[in-house]
Amino acid sequence: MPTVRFQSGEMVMGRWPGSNLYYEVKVLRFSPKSQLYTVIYKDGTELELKDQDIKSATGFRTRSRSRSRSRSPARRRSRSRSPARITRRSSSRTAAVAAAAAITESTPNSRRDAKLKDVLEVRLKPLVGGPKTLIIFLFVGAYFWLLFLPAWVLFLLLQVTLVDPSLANFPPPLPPLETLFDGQALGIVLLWTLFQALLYILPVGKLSEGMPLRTGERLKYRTNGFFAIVVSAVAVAAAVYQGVDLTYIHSNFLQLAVASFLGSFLLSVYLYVRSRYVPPDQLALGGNSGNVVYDFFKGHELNPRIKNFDLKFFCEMRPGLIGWCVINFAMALAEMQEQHLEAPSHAMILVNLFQLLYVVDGLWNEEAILTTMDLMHDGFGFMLAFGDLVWVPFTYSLQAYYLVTHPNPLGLPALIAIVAIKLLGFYIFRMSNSQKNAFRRNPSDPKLAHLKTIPTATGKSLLVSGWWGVVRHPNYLGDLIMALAWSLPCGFSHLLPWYYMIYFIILLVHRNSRDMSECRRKYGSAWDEYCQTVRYRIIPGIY
Ligand SMILES: NC(=O)C1=CN([C@@H]2O[C@H](COP(=O)(O)OP(=O)(O)OC[C@H]3O[C@@H](n4cnc5c(N)ncnc54)[C@H](OP(=O)(O)O)[C@@H]3O)[C@@H](O)[C@H]2O)C=CC1
Ligand SMILES: CC(C)=CCC[C@@H](C)[C@H]1CC=C2C3=C(CC[C@@]21C)[C@@]1(C)CC[C@H](O)C(C)(C)[C@@H]1CC3
Repeated sequence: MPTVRFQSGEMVMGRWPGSNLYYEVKVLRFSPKSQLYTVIYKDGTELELKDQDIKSATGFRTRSRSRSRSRSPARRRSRSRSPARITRRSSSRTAAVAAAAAITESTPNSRRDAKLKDVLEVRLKPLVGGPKTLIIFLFVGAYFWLLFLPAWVLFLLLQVTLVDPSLANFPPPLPPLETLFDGQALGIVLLWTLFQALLYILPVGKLSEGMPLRTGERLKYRTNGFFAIVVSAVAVAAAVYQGVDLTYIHSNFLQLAVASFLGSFLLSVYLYVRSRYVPPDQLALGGNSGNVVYDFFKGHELNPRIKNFDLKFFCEMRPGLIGWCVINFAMALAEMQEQHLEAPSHAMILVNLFQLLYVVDGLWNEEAILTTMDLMHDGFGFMLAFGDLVWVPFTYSLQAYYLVTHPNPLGLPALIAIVAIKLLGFYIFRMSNSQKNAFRRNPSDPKLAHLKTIPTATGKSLLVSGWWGVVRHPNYLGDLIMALAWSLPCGFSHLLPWYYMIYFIILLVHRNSRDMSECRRKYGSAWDEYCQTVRYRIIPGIY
């Protein structure tokens, strides 16, 4: 029978999962069944830790003489401002390894107190109002978003059918409830999802490795998204050639959205139920609050899989994303029908091509998604399932839907300017995402040898020059510029086609601050140093 080394209420040092950083935590309880301690961090985060990830505060010492010297608070402060602290890549790995080794338990202990203080310096930022306020806020938030998000999609889809989709026409007339559900639409959504699932499991294309998990394991993903969109395009073209009327999508948009919503809801229920039975090391950090609604919404399991079929990866990259392009194409056909055109309008062609490029690029570089926040850190629950299967296909296609009945002729100068904006955004977006992805996959890549980095205590480094030295999220900047180019073809008569741009600013500002606090937790003072060097978050000189 293993002994329980730590008692409830005891203050100990808990390792932050996936890193070598130890924080002061309070033991809440021990579960004899799972052999895990539930501990609470200073910011109110509760985690379950294994026995080997907990050290008694008194036995917490350092091994590294030099590191301990250089990280004394005064020294650290001066170092962090010094440019010498930022290393060229050739030396950064050694520094990172040293840093990683430094913050461990062990050896003689004359420097113990200093070290403890030093490590605690990378402490979690205390939350204003304390954990209880935060928890209530989060729970209420989950209830709110759970109801608000579907209602908002319904609102947008009703607005876009209006001749004058302005806020003055609020609320839009609601069709009879029984017309919202349609068996045929449900069948089409199911067939489409199964078709995408079939393409996903075909043994075609590369097997890519994900980032190391907390257990050190690396999952394999079939990254054949480009193949999937090419086959889908051929299948759709063949269907149209055979006389299938794709404008059905335009005339039954609401029914298709409702069917997708039902699918995403059932999937989320399944995800929640199965998350209750998986071992703790497969759970996401967060989403395990014990509150059913919050956990259902946020997602509990990090990488839910049925054998090798990764549900999160599949949903994020396939049915919704490729479906979005099919919807756009259907809108182009609907526009020709409605406005008696022989070819789609210039505005419609731009919107279709721009968004197609975005999706094809995402699928071509599918491996890069494995280093994004959603794949690495977030649990899979209603928020992402709904986002992937309903939000993306049915709200990202609103510009194309809008153009079906709201023509906006474009002159040549406008066309050229819009294309230039799109290309600029795309260039920034692609280059920055590829640079980070290449660096995370192989920090010793010779192509990146010219870049400066900051070592962190986790062993990973942060890029501090190149794209990631311009702003802290150059990929968001490129994405926002592209979003501008998607709205411009629709003109300025209504706010609705600008909805994506507005939503995207909010989403990315929020993601940016979420990511900042996550990185602050992971990297501590190295992150502060990065932020001091790279001062702006998304827009150079402005934000
Ligand atoms: N169209 C849409 O609806 C959406 C599009 N996107 C796009 O998806 C892409 C991915 O976005 P997202 O997942 O939010 O975030 P990022 O791809 O920017 O990933 C953030 C992570 O990158 C790592 N990182 C941060 N700074 C550095 C640095 N200086 N050097 C090295 N690594 C660093 C950190 O992870 P770690 O250190 O752990 O590796 C951090 O957590 C973006 O291009 C975004 O625009 C995102 C959301 C919605
Ligand atoms: C309001 C709500 C329900 C939010 C959920 C957010 C999701 C819609 C987005 C979170 C991250 C996303 C990404 C893409 C689509 C939107 C979601 C799922 C993405 C797949 C689009 C294509 C890009 O090339 C991308 C692969 C970089 C991108 C990754 C993030």
